[in-house]
Amino acid sequence: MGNREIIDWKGDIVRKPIIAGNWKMNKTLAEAEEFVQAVKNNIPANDVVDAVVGAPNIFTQKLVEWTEGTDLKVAAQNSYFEDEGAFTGETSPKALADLGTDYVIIGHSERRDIFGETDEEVNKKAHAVFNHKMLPIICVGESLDQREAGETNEWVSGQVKAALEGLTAEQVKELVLAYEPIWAIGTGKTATSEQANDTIKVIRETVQELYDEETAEAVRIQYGGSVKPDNIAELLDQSDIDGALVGGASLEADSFLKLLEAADNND
Ligand SMILES: O=C(CO)COP(=O)(O)O
Repeated sequence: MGNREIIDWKGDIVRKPIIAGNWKMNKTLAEAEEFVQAVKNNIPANDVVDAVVGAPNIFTQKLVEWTEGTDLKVAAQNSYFEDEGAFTGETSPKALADLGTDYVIIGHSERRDIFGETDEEVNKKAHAVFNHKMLPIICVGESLDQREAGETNEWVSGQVKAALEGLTAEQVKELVLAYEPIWAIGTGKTATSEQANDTIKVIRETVQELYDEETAEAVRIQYGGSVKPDNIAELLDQSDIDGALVGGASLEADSFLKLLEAADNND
């Protein structure tokens, strides 16, 4: 049994939930330290849930130091796809790996919309992250206009195909996909748990089409968009939702711990 699986109460092997905080561009170094000190010894063991904090990249080195020997994993919020060179202001995946970074969030809708990241770049970044033995958390999701026009499934499935291009089945089993409908991010509007689950099923079917059933059953797919301690349990109860990528509710230690607790209690 790999690191991404657990045995449930019925004795079946199931996907282990993964809860990742995405702090976005928030917190000072002192605030980041206060958070880590408050949570690092209070998180459930990583054989029941994977707990990840995605801090701004300037704090990554400190986060790795502070969390050493604990079950809290560290994610960067972005990486470039080249290892080094004349790319002013970018972050090297080689340097992130050297610091001890575990995961890299790739293709967040804010990166795509505000910074113009393309599907092709997201794919190159996914390869770069794997080349340095880290794991990507690859985000996909539709806008409100696309949802209302009935284009969600086709759009999200296209993003998944483009992001995974050239990755092996073994790599896809290890990475994490995050379905984040853009209209639910930071708006307080959560997709209903059924809506989220339906789109996540489409993502899983896309993985099956591209690879095989075993890969589709293994890959963990998170939901993101206004996840809070009071709605996470319902989301995690759904058949295909394997965790959450959380913005606002991951900023406070108490709230982050409640999200982990909900995942710990879910089976
Ligand atoms: O974008 C998100 C996580 O990556 C979701 O943000 P919120 O949880 O603040 O809606």
